Amino acid sequence: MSEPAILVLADGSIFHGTAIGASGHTIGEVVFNTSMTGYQEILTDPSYFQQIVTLTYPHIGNTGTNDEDAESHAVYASGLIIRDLPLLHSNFRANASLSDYLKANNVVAIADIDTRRLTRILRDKGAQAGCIMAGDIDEQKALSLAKSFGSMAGKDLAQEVTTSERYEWIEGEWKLGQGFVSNNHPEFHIVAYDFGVKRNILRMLAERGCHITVVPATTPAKDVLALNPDGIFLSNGPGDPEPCHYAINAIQELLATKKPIFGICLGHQLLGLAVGGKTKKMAFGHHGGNHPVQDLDSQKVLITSQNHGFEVDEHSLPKNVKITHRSLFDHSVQGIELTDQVAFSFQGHPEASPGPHDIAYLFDKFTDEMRKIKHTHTQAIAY
Ligand SMILES: NC(=O)CC[C@H](N)C(=O)O
Repeated sequence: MSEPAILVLADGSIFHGTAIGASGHTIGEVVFNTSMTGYQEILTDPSYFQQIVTLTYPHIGNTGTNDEDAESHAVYASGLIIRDLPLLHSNFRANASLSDYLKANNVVAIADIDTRRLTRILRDKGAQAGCIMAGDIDEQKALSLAKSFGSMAGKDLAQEVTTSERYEWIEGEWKLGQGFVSNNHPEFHIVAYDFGVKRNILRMLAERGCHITVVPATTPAKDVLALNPDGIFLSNGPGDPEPCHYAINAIQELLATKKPIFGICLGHQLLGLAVGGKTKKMAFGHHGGNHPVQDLDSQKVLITSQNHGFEVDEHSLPKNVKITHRSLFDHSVQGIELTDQVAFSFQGHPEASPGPHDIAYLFDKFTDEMRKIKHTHTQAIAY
């Protein structure tokens, strides 16, 4: 017998449903994600730390869960809200049902919710805090817990999810029949700041010839430079970028060395702040796998994976920063590039996981730029 569960939003909205995960309660900022696939990648994306994810696609859990689709070593989302959990799951890689996976990872989750009504509330009023309570239900307690969460604005969460120790990464992308294939002959050495990095970012970099040293979020620039990398990567991550002064300062020092820099999502926002721009909280953000973004150089429209609640304020950017990509949903800034050195970033997720791969070419751009610089150096030494 399934336990009853409730979802209470900070505005007092109450939804009654069924518990499909651990008993107890959880709080966080409730956001909606429109991806049709990839619930396991979403749950394990560290950028969702302290957020409760509502999936708008109605059937979630059909393919179960497996050991290969995790984007980190743990479930980071604070909770999961879905419409319908199927009775059976089926997939050749599956080794557990979604419900068993949620229980094993101690995640409180709720099904049988009118996710359309919930999404409309979030879209009209903006993302807001909520509480899922499963098992012993107390609506008043759930409401006061929801209200106690406050806002995501001002929260530095990158420091909470980052690795405590530096580590090396060479594992490439997943291939049918082979699994994850390591790249044992890397062409570049890069340092990746881990603000909550997703594994597929590291894999796509490794696939393109990078040996990656992943470092904690608070690593000073001088320690990164001591490793003499060919390039620096700034990862995605949870929370508000503005309070991450340690990272903004380090990026400013790294920019001064003119080493190639590439940032994704939180890394993009931190690059924007490091060049003197500002970031701001969006109403309900972008979360999904169907977001059209235009590449302003080629004019091409790319369908992209997105997961962010903050954005770079374009009016705050200095003259040496060019806007390279824009969202076709709300025209917000999706990509920036410095005009006087190799430093660029993207607000969405070129690594997908889950989502379309239209914008994977940004990883090629990073390695192409590093290759050009390496060759110039080799030629200079030869002369
Ligand atoms: N995926 C991310 O890196 C998210 C960045 C930031 N936490 C935001 O919500 O905007």
